Amino acid sequence: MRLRFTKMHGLGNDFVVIDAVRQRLTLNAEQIRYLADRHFGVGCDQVLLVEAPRIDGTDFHYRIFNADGGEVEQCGNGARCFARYVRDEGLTQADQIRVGTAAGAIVLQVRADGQVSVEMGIPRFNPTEIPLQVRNRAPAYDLGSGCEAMRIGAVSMGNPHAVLAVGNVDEAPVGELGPRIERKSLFPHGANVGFMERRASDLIRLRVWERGVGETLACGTGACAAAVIGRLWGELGESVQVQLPGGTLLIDWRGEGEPVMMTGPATRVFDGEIDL
Ligand SMILES: N[C@H](CCC[C@H](N)C(=O)O)C(=O)O
Repeated sequence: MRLRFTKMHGLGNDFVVIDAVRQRLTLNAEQIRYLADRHFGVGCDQVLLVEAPRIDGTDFHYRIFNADGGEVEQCGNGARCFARYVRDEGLTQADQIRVGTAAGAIVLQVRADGQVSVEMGIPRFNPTEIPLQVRNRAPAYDLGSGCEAMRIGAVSMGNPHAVLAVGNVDEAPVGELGPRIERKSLFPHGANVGFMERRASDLIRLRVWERGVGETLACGTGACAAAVIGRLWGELGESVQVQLPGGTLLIDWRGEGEPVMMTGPATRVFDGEIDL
């Protein structure tokens, strides 16, 4: 099968985006892993499918696959690229685009300045997605040696996130603790693991070990999760600049029961074709 794709990124979190509206296709886990492979395939953190709507009141359906081939519920940086893609491809002319995902509907707003704002939904704390034992607790829930002093919080943005407070993200044990927590039985479906350094009530630095990928240059849902946990710890305000290795996202959250708003760029790199 000859497959057309577009390479995009949100602050260096990179994607292979595929129009599954005008080219009918399904992809299995092996094909996803091939597309994501940085040596033998195209290379990306996630593969994103643009599909016809499945939920009433939405314009499109949005499916997300990690580089390991697993399908997941949500991807924030990918949502901004989704909006850029469907506009560039003429699949819509709207500025506001309602998109269905496995985690429910989200609203994408294409801004005059070229950035995209996404209403990412209401943060969730239910035990089927995250372990209540680590809900916004301090001191740390026992994650084993090396992190006794760390505080940990957990929240779902449709996908599960652990957030650890660190003094300096540059020295955070991302590669060592990230995979341990990602796969810890504590999280029923695995977890993305954020390492957050608070600089001010409106500024954090963040690195994220992503479930199914590893450390990425940016993580949109991770930025939302860190801002929510920091706010629940009483350390962050309503509007937070989240500095990630790939760049900065703006996260706004009015508080519990309210949706999280994420604003940032979406970049198209090149179009390509590949035989699957
Ligand atoms: N690795 C994540 C999915 C991608 C999230 C990230 N790329 C974002 O921008 O939110 C997970 O397994 O839940």
